[in-house]
Amino acid sequence: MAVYTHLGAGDFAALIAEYDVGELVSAKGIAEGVSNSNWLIETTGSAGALDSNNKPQTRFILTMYERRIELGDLPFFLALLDHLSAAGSPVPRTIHDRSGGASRLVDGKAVAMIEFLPGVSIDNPSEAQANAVGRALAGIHLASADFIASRTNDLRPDDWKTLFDQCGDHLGDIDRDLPAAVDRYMPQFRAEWPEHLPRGTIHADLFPDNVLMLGNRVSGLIDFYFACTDIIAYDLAVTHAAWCFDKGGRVFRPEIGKALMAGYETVRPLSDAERSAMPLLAQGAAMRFAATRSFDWINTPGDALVERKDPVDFIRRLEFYSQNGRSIFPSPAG
Ligand SMILES: Nc1ncnc2c1ncn2[C@@H]1O[C@H](COP(=O)(O)OP(=O)(O)O)[C@@H](O)[C@H]1O
Ligand SMILES: N[C@@H](CCOP(=O)(O)O)C(=O)O
Repeated sequence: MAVYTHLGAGDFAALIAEYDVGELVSAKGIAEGVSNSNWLIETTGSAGALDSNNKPQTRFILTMYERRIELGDLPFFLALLDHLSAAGSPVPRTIHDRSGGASRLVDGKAVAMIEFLPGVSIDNPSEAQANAVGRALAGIHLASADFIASRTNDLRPDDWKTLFDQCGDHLGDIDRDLPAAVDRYMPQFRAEWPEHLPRGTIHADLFPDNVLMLGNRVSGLIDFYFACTDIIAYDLAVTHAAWCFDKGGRVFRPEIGKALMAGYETVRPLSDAERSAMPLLAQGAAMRFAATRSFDWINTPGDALVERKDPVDFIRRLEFYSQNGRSIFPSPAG
């Protein structure tokens, strides 16, 4: 579920009246998602909000920011959406209100309206789809090269360590082998993290549920609420870790990995230094999600209507990269 806050018909009508998008037709809560409340809004449309075909836009996503988002970061996220969509990336633009604001407050909570994009999330990608995802990711890396705003990544190796430390003795309650895996792998990230690699604006959470597809085409990249300024190749490593395994992280799909990498490098070839660092970056990407999932596992109330995600799934991926990283990501010399 992802509707944490109840808004009534009057609330929606009053809010929509602040935008030049026509009259409210419907507002439906969206079940997917974890962090925020989302509604699909339909309106009668207006010349004030035109789609890419110059037709009045009638469908929007209304997001109310509920958790894990610093409100001070919201201008960065929303400006990034506008920058990327203006550059032609398949990213929803924000709909500004009548006074030009990209976000507003409703009962003390920030809300924003963004363009609805068509498409569905893919659970089990084909090679063609993985290739398209790689191209789309490289596309936003190139398109954000002249995006001047920046945001520090608050989920870097030291932060993963802090999250694990905050789990304390409960880490072993999730899985008895988890504390040993953390102790074994964590030091290398803090000692060897490749800070020298090219940096830029990254999505940092490009999981299948954050990509919308129509057939083999990426029609939408969404959920930029972990976006930040960090190592560009790390974003590719996150995407690789998220897309190239079966659901439990037990089976690696080599053909999907190859297609993703090939798609990415068609648009933005990796440097030798980036390629050499991929095995470590991929292990780090897996550790990052094991860290947030462990923290959330322990800190999500039992009665919360949110699906808890398994950290061990990502420890398996980490172990796989530790053993096979060099063959999956051959070093420049071959
Ligand atoms: N621009 C959009 N166009 C179409 N659907 C969207 C859009 N943004 C979000 N959604 C839908 O809302 C769901 C939750 O959005 P998301 O940003 O991933 O929320 P959360 O941050 O809570 O995970 C997505 O899975 C998708 O179904
Ligand atoms: N992708 C993360 C969870 C973040 O949730 P999102 O719905 O905001 O993408 C994970 O799988 O651990």
